[in-house]
Amino acid sequence: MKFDVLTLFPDMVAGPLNDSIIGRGIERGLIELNLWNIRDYAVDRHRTVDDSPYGGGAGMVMKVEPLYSCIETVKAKRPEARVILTSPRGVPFSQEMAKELAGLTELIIVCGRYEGIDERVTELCIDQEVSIGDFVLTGGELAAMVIVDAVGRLLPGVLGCDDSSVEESFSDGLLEYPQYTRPPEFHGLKVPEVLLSGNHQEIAKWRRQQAILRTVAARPELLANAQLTPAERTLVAHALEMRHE
Ligand SMILES: Nc1nonc1C(=O)NCC1CCCCC1
Repeated sequence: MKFDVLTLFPDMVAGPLNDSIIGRGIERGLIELNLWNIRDYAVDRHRTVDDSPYGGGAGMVMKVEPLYSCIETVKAKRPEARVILTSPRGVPFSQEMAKELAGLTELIIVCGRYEGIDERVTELCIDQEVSIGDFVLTGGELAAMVIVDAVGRLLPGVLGCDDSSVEESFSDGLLEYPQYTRPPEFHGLKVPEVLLSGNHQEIAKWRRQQAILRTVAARPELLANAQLTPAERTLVAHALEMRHE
């Protein structure tokens, strides 16, 4: 899968994405990451990429021409690509969206700065605005990196043992169960006996119950879409009662 990230700060993006799991995916040719500096498409002597907003107001707006020229240059090389703008106004990013994006062959991510980009670029070039959360960052780069990481790790072969991307938070509509490793006791806290039992059926049952209880405690709204057995729904009802006591 080809990721193209268009940004005023390519060095900000390069470091983390070329490290660790995503970096290994790039080395192994499973991921292709190209960074484009929007400022390289500013035509004036001062390489200006921002200007004052029409109508007044604080801050600056990203100019149309450099951004449009940069996006169209990349789109010409990526005819299959979906073009995403990271923005607080966007559709909420989720594991479900990550899975959908992982099915693409090419993804272009545009990173806004200042107070945002000229709306005409959005109208002419952007397929989808995507938000990683209801907060405002200094720019779209961190959101772009989150998307590349969450999508890249789902690509076949990137995670090493592919199954570890299957059983995790949100994959079955629930949050992930607690994890433990050696030592069996630490600061007086013991690993739950069932995990040392070798009884895989009991371990799976315990993990499922823990995932449900974790979800009740932190994200009860996710339960509406979870596939629960009648017994699990009873567990949820009791846990919700406890939560409200
Ligand atoms: N939240 C977010 N989700 O995706 N991006 C986000 C963001 O906060 N981006 C920074 C803003 C800053 C002003 C210009 C446009 C981008």
